Amino acid sequence: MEPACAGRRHLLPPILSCTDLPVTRRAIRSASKEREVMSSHDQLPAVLEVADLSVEYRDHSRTVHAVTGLSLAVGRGKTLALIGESGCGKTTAALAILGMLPASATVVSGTVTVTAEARPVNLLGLPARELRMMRWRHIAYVPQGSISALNPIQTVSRHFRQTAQAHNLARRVAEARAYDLLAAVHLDPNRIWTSYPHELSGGQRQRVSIAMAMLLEPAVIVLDEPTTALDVLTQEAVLETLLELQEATGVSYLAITHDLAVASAVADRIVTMYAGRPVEDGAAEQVVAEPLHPYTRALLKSMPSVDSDLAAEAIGGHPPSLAALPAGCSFHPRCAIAQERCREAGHPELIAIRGRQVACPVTVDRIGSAEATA
Ligand SMILES: Nc1ncnc2c1ncn2[C@@H]1O[C@H](COP(=O)(O)OP(=O)(O)OP(=O)(O)O)[C@@H](O)[C@H]1O
Ligand code: NI
Repeated sequence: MEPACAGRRHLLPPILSCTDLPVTRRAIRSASKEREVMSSHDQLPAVLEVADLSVEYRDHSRTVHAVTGLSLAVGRGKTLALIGESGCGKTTAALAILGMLPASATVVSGTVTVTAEARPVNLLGLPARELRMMRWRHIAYVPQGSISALNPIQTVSRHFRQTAQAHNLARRVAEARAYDLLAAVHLDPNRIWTSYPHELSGGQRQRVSIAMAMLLEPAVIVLDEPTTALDVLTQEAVLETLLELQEATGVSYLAITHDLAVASAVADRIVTMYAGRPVEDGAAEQVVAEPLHPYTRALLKSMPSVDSDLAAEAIGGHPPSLAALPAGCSFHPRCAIAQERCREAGHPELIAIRGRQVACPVTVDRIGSAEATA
C-alpha cells in the first residue's frame, strides 16, 4: 500500500508515523534533474551563510540574550528550516540576517554572508544604503504574520510598484513580472491587482507576500512562520506553492517555524534552536527520523499524530527567560537525561556525530558507548 504521506493532500502528515515524508518533497522537486545534480554538488558555496551570530536586546535593567552563537548555511536551491518554540529567538535571527533589527538590539558577533552572482558579501558590514539595495534584490523577507506584512491602506499593485521603484525596476517590466508571479502563486492577477489586503483571505495575503518577495529575483528568501496563521489545508497549499516556485526558479529558503511538520515538509536541512542557541543541525530526513538532541526529540514527541496510537507529549516545563539563563546547558531543567555536568559550566558546544552536529555531550557519550559495545 502506498504510504499515507505520498499523496498530494498529505504534505503535512503526522510525522511520527511517517518517516518517509521527505519523499513527498523529493517527488515534487524531482522534475528538474539538472538542478538536483547542481545543488547536490558540495563545491557550490552556500547562498546564505551565518557564522557565530549573537544578538542582544539591552535596556537599563537587563540584557536579553536573544540569539547566541548561531551558525547555519543555506545551499543553492535548498531549504533550511530553523525550528524552535515561541520566544527562542527565531525572528530576532531573521531580522539580524536582513539587517532589520530595531535600535534596542545589538549584534554582538557574527557574519552574514550572501553569495549572489558569485560574489560573497557580509551584510553585517555594509552601509545602510548598500544593505537596502541587497535586500529584495539578493535576499528577501516574508515577515511573520501576513497581515502585518502588507500595508492596509495600499492596493496590491501599489505594493509591487513601490518595491520596483525603490530598486529602479522599470514600471512595465515590474508589472509584467508581478502578473507572472501572482499567477505563479495561484492568484488571479486581474482580480487581485486592485485589491486591498483586507479584501483578501489569510492565504491570499501570504501568497501576495511571497510573490512580492520574488519580484527582484532574489537568491534567497527568509520566510518567518510562513503558514502559522492559516488553516491546515491552506498551509499545505501555500507550502506546495513555495516548493513549486523553488523548483521553477532555484530560489533558496530559510524557513523559520515552530512547527516540525512544516519543517519536514519543505526542508533539506533542519537547525533546532533552544533559548537562542543552535542545539542540533542536520539533514532534515535524519533529524526527523532520528532526532539526537533531547530537545529535538521532545519537539518531535510533542507533535500530534493521527495515525499513531502514541499520544502527543507536551514538553514539560517552560523555556528559560533569555534575560536569566540557567548555568550549564540551557535545556537541563527540562531534560530527561540531564546529568550533574549539564548543570555546570557553560552551554555545550555543537559536536559532530552521525553526519550532523549536536550540542549534547550526554547523547554523544551514549551513542559512543552503544557503538563500542555493538
Ligand atoms: N524589541 C525587543 N526588545 C526586547 N526584547 C525583545 C524584542 N523583540 C524580541 N525580544 C525578546 O527576544 C526573545 C526572542 O524573541 P523572538 O521574537 O526573536 O523569538 P521567536 O522565536 O521569533 O518567537 P515567536 O515564535 O513568538 O515569534 C524573546 O525573549 C523576546 O521577548
Ligand atoms: Ni518569531
